[in-house]
Amino acid sequence: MRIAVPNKGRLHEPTIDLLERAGLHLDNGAERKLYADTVDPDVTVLFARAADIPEYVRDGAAEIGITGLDQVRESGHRLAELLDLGYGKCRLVLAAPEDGDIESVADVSGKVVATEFPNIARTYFDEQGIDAEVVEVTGATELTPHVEMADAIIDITSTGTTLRVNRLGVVDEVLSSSVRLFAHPDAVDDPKVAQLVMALESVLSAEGKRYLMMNAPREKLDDVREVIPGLGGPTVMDVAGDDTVAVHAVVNERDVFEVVSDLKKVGASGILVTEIERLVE
Ligand SMILES: Nc1ncnc2c1ncn2[C@@H]1O[C@H](COP(=O)(O)OP(=O)(O)OP(=O)(O)O)[C@@H](O)[C@H]1O
Ligand SMILES: O=P(O)(O)OC[C@H]1O[C@H](OP(=O)(O)OP(=O)(O)O)[C@H](O)[C@@H]1O
Ligand SMILES: [Mg+2]
Repeated sequence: MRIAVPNKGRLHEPTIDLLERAGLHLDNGAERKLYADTVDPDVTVLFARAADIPEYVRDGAAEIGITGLDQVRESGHRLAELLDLGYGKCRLVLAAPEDGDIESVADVSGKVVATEFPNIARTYFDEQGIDAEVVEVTGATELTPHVEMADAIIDITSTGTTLRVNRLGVVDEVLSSSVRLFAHPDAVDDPKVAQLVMALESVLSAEGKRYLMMNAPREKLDDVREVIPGLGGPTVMDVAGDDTVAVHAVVNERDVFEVVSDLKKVGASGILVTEIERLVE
């Protein structure tokens, strides 16, 4: 099985990191390699441009692709989306000069819109019944309204800094995007693909969770249970020849601060908080 992943840019590192955490360790090699073998002899990772990954998968050069939803939509290819991997979150928006006269999508009729996403832009305007001219650029889209090349743009925003700096305001949201795991439709039922999905899911499930271990007096067990919120009951183990039990539980990271002090209050001791690498549910 071949997995196409971004070869550079902001999506490269987090993607490699995720594969590593899922246990799919990449063979070290020279930087700028075009592909890498992994611990699994049946799995190879291909490094491609984020924008080209949908084409690799459609073509069958890779069974699996990891890239932004925006890129898959722009490609127009019908791929199966298997997982939302949660990073690379951004919005594709229609934006126009703050001091201009474009305040709604309708105001773009008869105007020029610059974008790196011409297919998404045309589909969007068609759906809205708006007749706008779409001009394709390959970067620095925010510049085009300032040099009278375009009246508005359709571009990516996340923190909003770039739009603000260029005195552009959001007129409408075109697409909400994040990085997804895509498969060729013919590969969806491949057991190897299912294995990868499960491994990645287990990493996503573990995010934001912590593992708590502690000792507690047996007669305080009900109090301990009450303190530990949700996420399935704790595991309780006898500590041989003692009136003490060992309690293990998974809790949300954001609850740890409160839970630990509450556990202390009801008599728990030796409380350990550890990270969870993977959680197979
Ligand atoms: N500012 C952003 N915040 C979050 N995600 C983004 C942002 N910009 C782009 N992305 C996501 O990353 C994908 C890749 O972006 P892009 O092709 O521009 O690469 P890059 O990481 O910016 O590197 P470069 O532009 O230098 O090639 C986009 O398709 C989008 O899904
Ligand atoms: O809302 P913000 O946080 O400011 O992010 C938005 C900017 O990020 C991306 O550019 P990038 O940094 O990838 O540069 P690029 O144009 O070279 O791709 C995107 O094209 C926007 O310009
Ligand atoms: Mg970019």
